[in-house]
Amino acid sequence: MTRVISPEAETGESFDRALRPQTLSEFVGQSQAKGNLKVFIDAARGRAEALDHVLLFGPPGLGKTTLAQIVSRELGVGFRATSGPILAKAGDLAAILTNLEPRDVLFIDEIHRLSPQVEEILYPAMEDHVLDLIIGEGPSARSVRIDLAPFTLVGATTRAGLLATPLRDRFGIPLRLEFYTPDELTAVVRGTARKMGAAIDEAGAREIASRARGTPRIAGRLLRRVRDFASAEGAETISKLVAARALARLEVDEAGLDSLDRRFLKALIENYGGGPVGMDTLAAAIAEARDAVEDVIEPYLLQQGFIMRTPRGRMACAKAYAHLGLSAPAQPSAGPVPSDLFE
Ligand SMILES: Nc1ncnc2c1ncn2[C@@H]1O[C@H](COP(=O)(O)OP(=O)(O)OP(=O)(O)O)[C@@H](O)[C@H]1O
Ligand SMILES: [Mg+2]
Repeated sequence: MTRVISPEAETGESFDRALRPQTLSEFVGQSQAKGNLKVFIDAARGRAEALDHVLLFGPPGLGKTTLAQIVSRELGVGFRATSGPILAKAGDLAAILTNLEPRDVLFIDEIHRLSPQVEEILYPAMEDHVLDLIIGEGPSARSVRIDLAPFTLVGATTRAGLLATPLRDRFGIPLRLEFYTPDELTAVVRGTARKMGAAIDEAGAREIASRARGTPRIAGRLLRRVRDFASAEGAETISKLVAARALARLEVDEAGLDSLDRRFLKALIENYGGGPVGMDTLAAAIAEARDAVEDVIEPYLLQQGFIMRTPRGRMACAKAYAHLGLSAPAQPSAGPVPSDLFE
């Protein structure tokens, strides 16, 4: 899926490393997660102990990787990063663990994609700071136990639900990241523009923020594209008008939805009478992978009340009909169901 408003990272976005917030106080929003982290970081630093293991979960592009780096910086310790799919064998993780300095942060992205063999050696490492390895094969095989430096595992996942319970239980500090409010995203846009050296006024920043699906990564990406349009136009400052014009050309509408979101809603309403319909069916209807739809398209549409989940599948809400300029059926075919049934 290549979309301007895809919350997933694109290759070539590495230059934005310099734009990432470096400290907790520079990190906009997520006040609950940030507040808790600050308390635990201060306490760990005060006792010169490793911070308890942290699990960051939430939709892509909300700042999980950024926060993980900030944690190590605030603790004043080293940072090692890897990811679930990269760690194929137990030995891959063992090599990383044995090289950690005391109190280092080990960041494992996409931690829901660890192989069972790797998970198995991770448990004692997290709990008791030891590594249980089998050396050799057959009758001569023996197990050795290696002591590790105390370390902090920071795991990140878009799908906390896919984490094995024993793994999830070993994180003392689970933190859920939420979509950002328009005010918070406006601050993100202004901060990023300042670092990029792009001139933007408050209304221009707000225009971009309001269409960025509550996601800083999308806000940053929209800002870069809008800035290109602005310089092509010869505009010195990104104003509301300049931003709105550029965003229209990028096919991002006022709600921050792009053509893929609209295709999803249209399929739901026009092909399936507004639902309820299963996610597999819907994903197939728009020719996208179910995982991608669940990770990238659905969370924001749910959060904004365009769609809802019911035991029998996804349903379109009145807001979706209104957004597409369609009239909603008088009688919905199933009532809403409290969302906590699905947590
Ligand atoms: N609170 C914030 N303030 C300013 N910029 C932010 C904030 N959170 C994230 N960003 C920016 O948004 C981009 C995406 O952040 P990040 O890579 O940390 O997201 P992520 O949650 O790890 O995404 P993924 O699930 O795809 O790995 C980065 O460029 C980062 O600089
Ligand atoms: Mg990340």
